[in-house]
Amino acid sequence: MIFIENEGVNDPHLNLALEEYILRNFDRGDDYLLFYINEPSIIIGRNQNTLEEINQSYTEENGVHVVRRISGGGAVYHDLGNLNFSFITDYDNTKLNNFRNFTRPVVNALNAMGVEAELKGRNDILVGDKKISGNAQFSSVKRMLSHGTLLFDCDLSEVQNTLNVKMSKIQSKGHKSVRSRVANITEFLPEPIDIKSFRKKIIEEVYRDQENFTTYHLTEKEWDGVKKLKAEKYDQWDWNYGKSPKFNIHRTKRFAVGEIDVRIFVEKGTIKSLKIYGDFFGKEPVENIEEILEGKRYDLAEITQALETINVEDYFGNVEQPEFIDLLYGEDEL
Ligand SMILES: Nc1ncnc2c1ncn2[C@@H]1O[C@H](COP(=O)(O)OC(=O)CCCC[C@@H]2CCSS2)[C@@H](O)[C@H]1O
Repeated sequence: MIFIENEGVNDPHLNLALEEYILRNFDRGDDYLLFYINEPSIIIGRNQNTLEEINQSYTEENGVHVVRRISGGGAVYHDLGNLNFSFITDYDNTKLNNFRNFTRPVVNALNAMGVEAELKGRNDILVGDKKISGNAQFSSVKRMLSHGTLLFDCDLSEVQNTLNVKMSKIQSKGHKSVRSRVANITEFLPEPIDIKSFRKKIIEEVYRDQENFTTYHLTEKEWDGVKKLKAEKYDQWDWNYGKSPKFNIHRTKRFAVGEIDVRIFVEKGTIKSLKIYGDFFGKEPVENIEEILEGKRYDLAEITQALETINVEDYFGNVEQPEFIDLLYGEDEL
């Protein structure tokens, strides 16, 4: 097992690119262990509908990164108090969908520190009924990635704030996260330690039965490859938002002029079709609005910009632009 030293890198886009780079480029036959800590972020599962999982107005206002990962499962919140561990190994179908193997040293290390942690269900590590770690896997033909979070000393109120979505009536085939009661490991530690010493104890447990401990630092050329993957994939709206499974949204809002009802079909993050229903008193046909928005990203900035070319009052009578945008995209409970 080769340990990849990556301390001090807290950009989630870069850390996820690094993990995928190791999976795809490092030699078969060798196993790698990587740890990383991210700045405040939501890390979305491969098959999730991003907008369905996040509170987007909150993430935008508070600069919380939103990044999709390649492994399945639900959306989790990370900050500097959350330690991620990642094993990158040869493909082995007896170890795929079996989280016991990779979480064992972590659970053992926690137990040795006096924390009564155990793997429960398929992929959660719990203390009592509180979740302290979520785990996921990804496999290519030859290699696999098994990784998990460790809520060491996170701001748990942010888990609620960032993952709490109010957007109504989305129907999609996206994988839905399983909401859990979460807790920090520090609550259960008899002796206080810092996150660095905590990481060290897990490393010692992983290497307990191994002859030697090898640390690897990526070369400059390898970092260039990681940065390229970051720029082309993990920094891209197309990956983080656009890769969401297709979904339907149905929203209705009562205005002084009457009720307006919209049905939006979104595929690859883009509005494929949009229909507006209601009794309107405007002088322009609503089909124009439908036409303007079709093909645009289902994204607040893009919708707002597209609608700058028209005057909503011409279509609906007494309806203001922001109210209409809110109908299309707002996160209020309608
Ligand atoms: N950081 C963290 N750790 C554990 N559980 C969390 C966390 N943040 C939120 N949650 C809770 O888990 C559910 C989602 O659980 P669910 O089971 O749906 O998803 C997961 O656990 C995915 C784990 C992915 C691990 C990767 C490892 C490196 S990059 S991310 C969420 O609604 C919260 O209730």
